[in-house]
Parts: sequence; structure tokens; C-alpha cells
Amino acid sequence: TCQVHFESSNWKSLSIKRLTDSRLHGSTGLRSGSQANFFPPLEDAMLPSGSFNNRMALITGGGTGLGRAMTATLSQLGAQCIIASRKLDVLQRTAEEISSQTGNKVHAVQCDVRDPQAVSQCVDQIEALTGLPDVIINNAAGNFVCPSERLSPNAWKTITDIVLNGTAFVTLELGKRLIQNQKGASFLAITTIYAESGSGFVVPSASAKAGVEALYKSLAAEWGRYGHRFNIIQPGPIRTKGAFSRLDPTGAFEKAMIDRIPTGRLGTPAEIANLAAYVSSNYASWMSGAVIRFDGGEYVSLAGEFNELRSVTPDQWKLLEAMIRKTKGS
Ligand SMILES: CCCCCCCCC/C=C/C=C/C(=O)SCCNC(=O)CCNC(=O)[C@H](O)C(C)(C)COP(=O)(O)OP(=O)(O)OC[C@H]1O[C@@H](n2cnc3c(N)ncnc32)[C@H](O)[C@@H]1OP(=O)(O)O
Ligand SMILES: NC(=O)C1=CN([C@@H]2O[C@H](COP(=O)(O)OP(=O)(O)OC[C@H]3O[C@@H](n4cnc5c(N)ncnc54)[C@H](OP(=O)(O)O)[C@@H]3O)[C@@H](O)[C@H]2O)C=CC1
Repeated sequence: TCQVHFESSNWKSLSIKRLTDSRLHGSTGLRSGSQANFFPPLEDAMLPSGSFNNRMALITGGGTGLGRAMTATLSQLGAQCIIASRKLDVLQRTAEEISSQTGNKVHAVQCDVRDPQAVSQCVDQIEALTGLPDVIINNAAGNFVCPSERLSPNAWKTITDIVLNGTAFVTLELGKRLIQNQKGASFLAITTIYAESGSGFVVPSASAKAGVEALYKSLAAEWGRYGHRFNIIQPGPIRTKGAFSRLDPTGAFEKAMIDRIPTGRLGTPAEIANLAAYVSSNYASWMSGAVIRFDGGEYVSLAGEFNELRSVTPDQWKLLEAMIRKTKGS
């Protein structure tokens, strides 16, 4: 494992070899704080089996990472899934693997969500394969860390096109057809905790994810009358090759990141898949317009000005308390 801490990092010593580590394919972080023992991740599907029988689910970016985990859980719970993204070979491999494990058909449909015409053709294909879906999970995204002064116009456009325009194209195309067919549906968007706070070094992603949240909250208000629910999950860090290879390519930031998570570990794909399944299920039929932060406590840990006091020892507290109590007046 990498011993490098960012504060003391000698950049020359960072080895990109780490990117090929098998850790990238595992579900939990190797490093974790001792408190992580209190918060073991459960990997089994949480909902009763058959919860998604006779239901069709579209998951964009369902061939890899978190989208793949969500597809596996929905399929296990009885859904017929359609996964859509650019790389048909990746989608087909995932679809076959999941179908053979669950016995439920997973369809692979090629689609670049940046292209509204491709999205419309993708929805034509879906209608022909399964009919319009009951569950839509907008999970596809693009991202990389980059100082904003180094971003080209096309870099900005690429990320905002995938994340904001892509989500809008998929949502509007399906929404219009569902409305025409008088069919209800659950829409879920996967954003991130920094959609709320903003974040340097991922500015196109932060801007686009904030836009996705505005889109989903707005449609929750407008399209309830058509039987449509809209919800948002903001994940904290969950190791996937797609995210970690673009956001922490050397692994130098991982320890600091885990240290600031109160539950002492990364999330796992299976955990977010369970939450996404619940939000998309009929058990959550009264949930709409919700923004669910799912991050082991990282957001509040980053936000509180005094949270660094966690490192003060009991002896140091005795000293501090004595000093504070001794103070008289202002
Ligand atoms: C501090 C430690 C953090 C550790 C992790 C913590 C995680 C917690 C929060 C996480 C949030 C995660 C959010 C996510 O969204 S993760 C999802 C990541 N997955 C992906 O990005 C998958 C898809 N990505 C891609 O396909 C590519 O990466 C892409 C670049 C987004 C798109 O590919 P493509 O269309 O082929 O585009 P290109 O032609 O390659 O590039 C387009 C323009 O962008 C410029 N560019 C590309 N890469 C970079 C870079 N690294 N830096 C600067 N600019 C870049 C490229 O040069 C093009 O511009 P042009 O040259 O002007 O034409
Ligand atoms: N992992 C994490 O820690 C976190 C992830 N997230 C979010 O979770 C979601 C999943 O990310 P994760 O699984 O980690 O990363 P991945 O890179 O594995 O997933 C991104 C998916 O998006 C698809 N995609 C990218 N561009 C397009 C496009 N133009 N059209 C269609 N599909 C596209 C990719 O497939 P293909 O290349 O075949 O097109 C890929 O399957 C994203 O929304 C991300 O922002 C949020 C916070 C934390």
C-alpha cells in the first residue's frame, strides 16, 4: 500500500503503478480508521426478493462502477434492466455477467448521452426491447481533477455535456414519452456531496452536478401530476476505477480522505446500490424531491470549523479547560 501522505509528499516518489493495484477492483478501502469496525458494510440486497418483479429499469453508465452495482441489485430483486453508455463491449460483458447470476435479462444499449439524437434512438430501442421503464437512474458521468486555469473550453463542455445535458436529455426524452403513455416512473440522479458546497479542482463537475440537482428538484415539483418521482443521491467516496483513476491518480490523497470520514472508511458499491434500490422502489413511493447525502459523515466533517479538535487528547483537554475556566471577563 502507498505510504505517501500529501503533506509530506515527495511527488517524485509517487508511483502510478498503484493504479493497477487490485485494490481498485475491491469494494472496500484497505485503509480505514479503527472506528470503521463499528460500521461494517453489509453487501446483501436489503429489499425483499421480488421487489422489482415486472419492473423495467434503465441505468445510464450501468456497465461499470456504481451503475454496475445498482444494476446487479435491481436485477437480483427481479427487475429487467437496460444499461446504456458509450462502450458497447463493456456493457455487453456486464449484462451477460449479471444476467447469468440473477437469471433476469439485462439489455445493453449503446448511447452517448451528450447527443440528443442518440438518446432518442436509445429510447426507441428501449421501447422495442422492454417498453418504457418504470425506474430511471441517471448515473453516467465524466470528471477529472484539474486546476481551473488549465481547463480548455472543450474540457468544460465535455464534462458539463455528459453530466448536466446528458441527464437532461435522458430525463426529458423519457419523461415526454412516459407522459404521453400516462405511465408513472421513479427518476433518480446520482450527484455528489460537492454539488452542494462547490469544490475547487473539479469545477465543471461541481457546476454540472449542481445543475442536475436543480433539474431534479424542479421536476419533482412539476411532474408529480404525471406520476413521476425525482430524487437525488449524493455519494461520498466509493472506490471505483472510473472515479479514483481520475480524481486521485497517484493515491496520495486517500489517507487524508479516510481520516476525515467519521465512520472511518470508504463506502461500498453494494451499499449505494441498496439505497438506490430503496429510493427507486414502491417502498419509497412517498419520497420525491429528496436529496440524500450518503457519505459516512464526510460532508459535515469537512464543514465544521472546530472538527479538527478531534485530535486533542484527554490530557490536553484538561489543560484547555483549565485555561478557559480561568478566564474572567472579556
Ligand atoms: C482528493 C481525493 C479524491 C479521491 C476520490 C474522492 C471521490 C469523492 C467524490 C467523487 C465524485 C465523483 C464524481 C464523478 O463523476 S467520478 C466519474 C468518473 N468517470 C469518468 O469520468 C468516466 C468517463 N470519463 C471519460 O470518458 C473521460 O475521462 C472524459 C475526459 C470525461 C471524456 O472523454 P472524451 O469524450 O473522450 O474526451 P477527451 O476528448 O479525452 O477530452 C475532452 C476535452 O477534455 C480535456 N481533458 C481530458 N482530460 C483532461 C485532464 N485530465 N485535464 C485537463 N483536460 C482534460 C481534453 O484535452 C479535451 O479538451 P481539448 O484538448 O481542448 O479538446
Ligand atoms: N465513485 C465515487 O466515489 C463517486 C461517484 N459519484 C458518481 O457516481 C456515478 C458513477 O461513478 P463511478 O461508478 O464512480 O464511475 P464510472 O466511471 O465507473 O462510471 C461512469 C459511467 O458513465 C458512463 N459514461 C461516461 N460518459 C458517458 C457518455 N457520454 N454517455 C453515456 N455514458 C457515459 C461510463 O461508461 P462509458 O465509458 O461506456 O460511456 C461509465 O460507465 C457518477 O455519476 C459519479 O459522478 C459521485 C460521488 C462519488
